[in-house]
Amino acid sequence: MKSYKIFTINPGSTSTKIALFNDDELIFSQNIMHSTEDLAIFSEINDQLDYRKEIILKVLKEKGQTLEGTDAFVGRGGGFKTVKSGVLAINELMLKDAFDGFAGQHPCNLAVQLANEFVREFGGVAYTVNPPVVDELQDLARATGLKNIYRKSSIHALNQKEVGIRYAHSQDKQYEDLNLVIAHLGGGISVTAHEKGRMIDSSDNINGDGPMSPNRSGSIPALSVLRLAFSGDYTQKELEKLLTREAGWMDHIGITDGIELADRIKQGDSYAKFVHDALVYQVAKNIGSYATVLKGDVEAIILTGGLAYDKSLVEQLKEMTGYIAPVISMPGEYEMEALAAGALRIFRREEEAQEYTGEAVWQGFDFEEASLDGVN
Ligand SMILES: Nc1ncnc2c1ncn2[C@@H]1O[C@H](COP(=O)(O)OP(=O)(O)O)[C@@H](O)[C@H]1O
Ligand SMILES: CCCC(=O)OP(=O)(O)O
Repeated sequence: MKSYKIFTINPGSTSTKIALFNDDELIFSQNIMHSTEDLAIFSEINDQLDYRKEIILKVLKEKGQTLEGTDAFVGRGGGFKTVKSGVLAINELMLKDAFDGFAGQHPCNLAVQLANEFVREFGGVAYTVNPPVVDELQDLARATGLKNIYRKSSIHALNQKEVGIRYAHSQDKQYEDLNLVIAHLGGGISVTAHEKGRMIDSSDNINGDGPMSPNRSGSIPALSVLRLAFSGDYTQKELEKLLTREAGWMDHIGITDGIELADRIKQGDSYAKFVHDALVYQVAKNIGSYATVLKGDVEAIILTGGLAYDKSLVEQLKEMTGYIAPVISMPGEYEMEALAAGALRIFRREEEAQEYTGEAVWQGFDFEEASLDGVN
């Protein structure tokens, strides 16, 4: 059977993760960390494209790896209109919507653009798998208290589905048979109610919902944000950047690195301890609310993402939410393996790649005239 060379690309808010596979066998991987200073010079997310591309090529060269002969470039995706879960072929329309940041501005918007750049240079095909804009929300989850503003689906879908599948298999069960609350705790944080394989409600971590994260504000009372917006101190772009890239731990104490935060706490920094515990507290409250969405019928609460390496954070969350269901820690992410596996399913004809049409999964309710601006 022919084997396939697959390169996976995962630009996050604090890192660019890359991995090279021969079929599903990992050949090489690297988590390229970006300091706050490195990224601060880019006023727009799209301005980071060349920087992230060059750094990927530099690391590959240093490690003696080449992208020649790659069959598929698979980017984590994001930024475009909502889609069903699965593998999608990257096309011009998707590239345009990702560039425009239809779903908000986040480095994951660069993933499909980077995959496309590499295909142009080295050949092969470009895919994305379970991007953050996978939309499986139930109707009630979409509502806000304003008629033309709807909550959006913006989830670490790739990793959340993968850990859900792996957890289910560890219990000799199927993901599609379980109710789970999964919290991805990374640069961004999304907490999601998974009902029998569908992500029926989640915190929109790109557009200012859910818990604060190392670099995002999370939910803030609307009028406080309104006052900030009209204070004259910020342009719209500056305020968007503050809320989505420079808030959370970053705004409070100037760092996004969980390891450095833990060091500061060890050295007796009480402000560092306060913001650490505040983040944990907000995650716990979110877990409780998504358990309620599942009517308390929760098989397990799964903690994943880089912050789940922090043992004290995991212990605190166990103490606060363990009454709901067993709390399982699956630190880090399985995103690179999931991206490669997606491409492999297409090559082996086990799945068909979806075409991106630019038509959002959800088009609004038929009982009111929805502003499309707010729905997808
Ligand atoms: N051992 C650890 N202890 C505490 N925090 C950690 C550890 N390892 C990674 N982190 C933190 O996890 C966060 C990054 O998580 P990750 O899921 O890789 O995020 P992203 O993909 O958003 O960049 C950073 O704040 C990083 O410092
Ligand atoms: C769900 C959107 C992607 C995201 O938040 O990723 P990071 O945690 O890497 O910022």
